Amino acid sequence: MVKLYKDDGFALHTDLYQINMAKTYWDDGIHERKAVFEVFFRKLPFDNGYAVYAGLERIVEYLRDFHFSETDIQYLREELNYDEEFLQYLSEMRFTGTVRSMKEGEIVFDSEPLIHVEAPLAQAQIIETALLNIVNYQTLIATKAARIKNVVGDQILMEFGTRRAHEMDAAVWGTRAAYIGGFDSTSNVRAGKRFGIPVSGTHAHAMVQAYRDDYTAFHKYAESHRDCVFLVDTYDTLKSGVPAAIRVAKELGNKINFIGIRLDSGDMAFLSKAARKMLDQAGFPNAKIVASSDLDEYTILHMKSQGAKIDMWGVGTKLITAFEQPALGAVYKMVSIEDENGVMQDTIKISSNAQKVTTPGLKKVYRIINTNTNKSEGDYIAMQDEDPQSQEKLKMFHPVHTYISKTVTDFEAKDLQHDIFVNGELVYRLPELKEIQGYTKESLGLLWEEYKRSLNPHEYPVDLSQKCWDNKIKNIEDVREKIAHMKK
Ligand SMILES: Nc1ncnc2c1ncn2[C@@H]1O[C@H](COP(=O)(O)OP(=O)(O)OP(=O)(O)O)[C@@H](O)[C@H]1O
Ligand SMILES: O=P(O)(O)OC[C@H]1O[C@H](OP(=O)(O)OP(=O)(O)O)[C@H](O)[C@@H]1O
Ligand SMILES: O=C(O)c1cccnc1
Repeated sequence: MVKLYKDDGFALHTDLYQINMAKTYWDDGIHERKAVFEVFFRKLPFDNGYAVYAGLERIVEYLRDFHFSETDIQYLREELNYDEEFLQYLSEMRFTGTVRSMKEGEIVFDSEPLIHVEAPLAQAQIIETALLNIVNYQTLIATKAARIKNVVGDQILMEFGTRRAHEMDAAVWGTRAAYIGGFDSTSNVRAGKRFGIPVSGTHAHAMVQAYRDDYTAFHKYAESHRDCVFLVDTYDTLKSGVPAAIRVAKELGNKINFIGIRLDSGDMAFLSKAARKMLDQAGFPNAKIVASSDLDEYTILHMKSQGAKIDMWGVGTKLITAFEQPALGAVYKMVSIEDENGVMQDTIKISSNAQKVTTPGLKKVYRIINTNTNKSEGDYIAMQDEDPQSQEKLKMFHPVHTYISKTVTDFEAKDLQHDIFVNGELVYRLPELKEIQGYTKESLGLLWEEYKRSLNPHEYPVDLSQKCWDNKIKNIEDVREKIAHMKK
């Protein structure tokens, strides 16, 4: 029989192999050696030109509260047979490392470090799984949301995905990510309470079915609510739904705030145009038309191109499940490790695929903003001891196809990473969610339109400094040499 424990903490929200590696480090006495890992992804999701980074707030909560509970230790002892000394070490483990991260809502790109973790080796290893779990999902949803926002412009976007999300956590953290990406509200009341996201909603077909006809249902709803959006497609949108909505709006007059109607099926471009005419003719030119049902950036764009008269969009399934791309694919790679003499040594992971070779060493990421245009020239990854701002001319070149290069002169080098934890202490003020959403908008403003279009966007440059590139090549050569001299 499965034993039930009284609590369920997050320290065990890791892959077993992390704890097993920690055990090896502990037995060997190298568990406290300083290790540096970076979180990054190799390919932008949805073939988009950028991604929106989300997940930092949950990472902060996770690291701040990190500890193995009594029952976690009990489970590790009874079910996985770790020895008492190691368990004692785990039970005292708290996060004591240093974390730098991009701000939530930052516009980010492939192959650049989003998070930099510097921590005792065993700790840095155990936290990998949760960090990736959080960043991969939230960044994916924030990016999908930004793609949809890009298509709707200033129109209102409502998040409707909870019922189809991949379980409860995904619903609430997903809707938070959607808000960061540009959504205006959520239908999830818990997310409203938890994060302060504005909540909004209409009513379902069930209510119309319960009253058996549109008019009665809308009238009853209007008697008990001031703000009214009537769902008009339960039986027949143009013959029954819209006329019933108009009749109730006229009858109730100022007693209600007739916001408008919602369409949820059929040819919504056609229906919205017809409904618009009916509402205008009835004296409700300000009534809004909401659309929902399997929407995403493609259907919305298509409907707009047909001249659909839709003012507000309710988007669920395809947003919250990141419909056409199930995962972001962010990874956590070691870039440096302390040796037996206390000296940091760069490490590299080699691959036959040039894009998959990691970039070793302690690095920083800068956004190179042209001060004449106030647009970004690209991102620039430099070694920690470099200061690109001090250079008069900055040479930027493609990290794989190095012949593609440019020289930038009037620029601001904006350091994209911020101190979050320093030696285990939280030093970062978590911004309000609204502020994060605003930051996304502001960061998008730095990008030329060419990088923002949803279809075939231009590739944004993410370049390495010369020093960073030389260091990478040296590390590759060192590994090759070591292998060449290996004993057979
Ligand atoms: N004018 C339009 N142009 C492009 N796509 C549209 C248009 N109108 C509706 N759609 C989309 O087409 C799909 C239609 O879905 P589907 O045929 O499954 O049924 P439905 O009309 O929603 O009806 P029901 O919900 O009753 O099954 C939805 O994804 C919807 O967003
Ligand atoms: O299609 P999505 O983008 O996920 O948007 C949410 C959908 O959820 C509701 O339908 P559902 O069939 O669950 O219930 P309802 O029609 O009874 O409201 C709503 O009417 C939308 O169609
Ligand atoms: O409020 C709505 O209209 C709504 C909420 C969740 C899912 N579908 C629609």
